[in-house]
Amino acid sequence: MEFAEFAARAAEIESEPADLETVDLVATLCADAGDDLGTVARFVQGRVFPAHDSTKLDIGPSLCYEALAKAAGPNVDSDDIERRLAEVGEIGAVAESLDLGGQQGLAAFGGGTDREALTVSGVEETLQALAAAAGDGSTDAKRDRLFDLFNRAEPTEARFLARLVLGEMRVGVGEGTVRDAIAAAFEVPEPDVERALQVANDCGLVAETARDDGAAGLDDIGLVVGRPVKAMLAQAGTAVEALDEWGTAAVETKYDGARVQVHYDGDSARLFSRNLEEVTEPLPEVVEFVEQSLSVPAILDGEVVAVDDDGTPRPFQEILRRFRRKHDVAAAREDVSVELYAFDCLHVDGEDLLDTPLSERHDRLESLLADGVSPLSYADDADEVADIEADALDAGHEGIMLKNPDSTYTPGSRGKNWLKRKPDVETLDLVVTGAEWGEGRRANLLGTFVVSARADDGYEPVGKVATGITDEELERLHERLQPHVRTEDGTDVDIEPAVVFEVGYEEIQQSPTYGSGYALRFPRFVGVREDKSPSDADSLERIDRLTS
Ligand SMILES: Nc1ncnc2c1ncn2[C@@H]1O[C@H](COP(=O)(O)OP(=O)(O)OP(=O)(O)O)[C@@H](O)[C@H]1O
Repeated sequence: MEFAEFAARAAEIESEPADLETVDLVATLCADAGDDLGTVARFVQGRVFPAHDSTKLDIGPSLCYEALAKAAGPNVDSDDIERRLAEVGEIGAVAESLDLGGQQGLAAFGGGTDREALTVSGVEETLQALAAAAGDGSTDAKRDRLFDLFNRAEPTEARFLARLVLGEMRVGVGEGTVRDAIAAAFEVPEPDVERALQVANDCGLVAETARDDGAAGLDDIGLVVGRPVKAMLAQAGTAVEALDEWGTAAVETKYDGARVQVHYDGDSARLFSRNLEEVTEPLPEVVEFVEQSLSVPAILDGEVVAVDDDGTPRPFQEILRRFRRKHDVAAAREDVSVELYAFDCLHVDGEDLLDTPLSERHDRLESLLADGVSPLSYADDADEVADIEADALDAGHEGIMLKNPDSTYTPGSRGKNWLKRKPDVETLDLVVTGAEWGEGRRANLLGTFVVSARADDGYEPVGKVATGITDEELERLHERLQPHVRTEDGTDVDIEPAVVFEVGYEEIQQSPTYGSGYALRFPRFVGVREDKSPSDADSLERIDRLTS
């Protein structure tokens, strides 16, 4: 498929306000995509890589602006792009408005004056090559490749190319739309598509399988060791709710660490974070433990916790520091020890266990691992639950998890089968979408951070965080956020959604000031949730629930 065709369809999808019609348009796009079906199913959601693949393009806004400016000719520079962005508010519209291709004769592709049309597969190949560029000179190589693409792009193509590379597709197509569209386009049942998406974690593969092999093919899609799935998540809940609903609750310690999915292929282990990023290298002791303990291929789910020499849990931020550590891992390992508490088992030696009840999955886990399994107790009255909770808190853990013993493992869903009970005051995980420059001795650093909740289409601010941050932390935050700065206007800075803060607060108030309708009272910085991406941040819906 030519990229121009994809862009025209994307424009049509974007301008369609009704959900059902959007599904129809995406279904038709899938049906017409031919050999490019997998790529198109990802691109229309703004994905270049499958969801299980954490490869990043690593193109920040400024690199994209530079490439655009270069393709727009000598009279345009990055500052012009930023200025236009401040005016129109969206990079796609800016790219579309530029007169690109002015340096056609200098382009690496074609070389002549005829414009060589972009294709979906060509764009994908270029973006893959761009993501693979590493080491010295890789920034220049990325800029050049991006310039080549923009230089060959017609206005509508440029609009969606810019959005795609910056991860801001925003045509109103989420995972649910793609699921429904695949089902409609290839006449397969929606639940089968849904299950296949959970297991494969790649809408491109699922779309191709639905088209080529129908529902039977979808059912054959299984877990693959080395291909992470999304983590099953929990809702806040109480013992009474759990017991009323299930009669007996499986009760487990809630560890204050970071989620990790263990993939062991029978020889070596790989570890993935909750964001599905590979964290094998930063956690060698977990890898060693798994490789020594397991004897058959398996996929396990668990929490990695930082501990003292006597096994007492250490603060959550310490485990995140280990997750981020790329260099001197051995030194970091000396400073902070980590331990794995495995609590679930998704696959053992060729057998998928997603549809097996939790109680059986836990038995399988215990038969696989002699140590390192999180103990699971069964309780049928609230006093028993309270005793288990008191023990967990005494041991320095965060609280307890209540799980439905009969429940299946549903990747990526935050259902009612896992309830978390934490006695502490709730915090919110919010996305940084803006900042203000500091004052006085902090004048060279970003000082106040605008934090936003996830909304249906984008992010809505709920407050500004300036307290709870030490000087040292502020410097780190500045460095962390600087590459994501989109535009500046006086002291106000617009930041692309990339970093998630955990934010404490005293109260949530109704607010006419913010588009979200809410404002946090006395918001305070608790930490950066390096293990979360913006799509995992708390939603406005959650805030609605907290305030109702
Ligand atoms: N025994 C356990 N079983 C399942 N999850 C556990 C357990 N102990 C700790 N956890 C952690 O608790 C998280 C479940 O809470 P939730 O799904 O709401 O994630 P969260 O938003 O990170 O919550 P929180 O910020 O409260 O940790 C899991 O993602 C996991 O990392």
